[in-house]
Amino acid sequence: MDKCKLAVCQIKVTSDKGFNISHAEDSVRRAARQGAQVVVLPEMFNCPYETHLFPSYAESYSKGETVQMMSRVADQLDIVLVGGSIPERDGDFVYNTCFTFGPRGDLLGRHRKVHLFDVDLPNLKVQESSTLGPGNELTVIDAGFCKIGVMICFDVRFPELARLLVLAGIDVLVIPAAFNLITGPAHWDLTMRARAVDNQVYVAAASPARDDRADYVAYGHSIVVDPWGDVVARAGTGEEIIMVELDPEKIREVRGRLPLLTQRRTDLYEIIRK
Ligand SMILES: NC(=O)CC(=O)C(=O)O
Repeated sequence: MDKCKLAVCQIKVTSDKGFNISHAEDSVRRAARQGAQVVVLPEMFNCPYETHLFPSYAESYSKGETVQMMSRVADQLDIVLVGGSIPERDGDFVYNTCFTFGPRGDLLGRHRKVHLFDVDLPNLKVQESSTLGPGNELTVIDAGFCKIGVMICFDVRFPELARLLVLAGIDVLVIPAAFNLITGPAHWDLTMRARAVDNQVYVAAASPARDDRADYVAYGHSIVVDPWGDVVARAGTGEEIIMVELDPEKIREVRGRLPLLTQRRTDLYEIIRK
């Protein structure tokens, strides 16, 4: 990895898809003006996070207005745009998908959320599998100046997935996500820092801004954690762009002092990709 600037855009999401798309574009443009080379959007940034709405907001890769905006903007701004996630239609299925575009507007990668958020929490029951299908691929994006692993929200709770991405050589784990007011205070910082410390990589997680009137209230507090586990940037709950410089020397230093990856006992255990 070369040194590079990464921005996370914490933006509000409304029920107006057209507004959400142009609002996201404005935010990405602001981040690029501030010098970002990699810009990250939140989970479901063009659609309220309500499972029953996903099919009606969904778009296909070939015809989607959100997808077209992301490709055009990445090209015009000469950036890598990790496009949060959107409901993606493919045949009979809808997926929670992150499209990443490169500086020529080319598609660098597509991650479909692998672990669907099916949970029964106090006052919060979510069943993503009622309208979504699961992804079946690991996503590593080679952006030239850095290697990015993508996971979406609930995926972060499965450390095996992060470890496999790290073994594939990523420098930064990018996680569009929308924790809520129950799991956010309990687990947001903890899981993001844990994945960084376990794997000695940068972790950047992008949340929507909090909207207390929404059916599903996102936690906010988008965060970037360094390979030592220190929080190097953290948003509040409103709209905000946070920006950090990713430094390969920091990864080398932490791994040199605490060589966790080379001290694994692969004669005793192993995580394998099937
Ligand atoms: N929304 C999610 O996918 C996950 C989440 O909110 C959590 O893990 O907590």
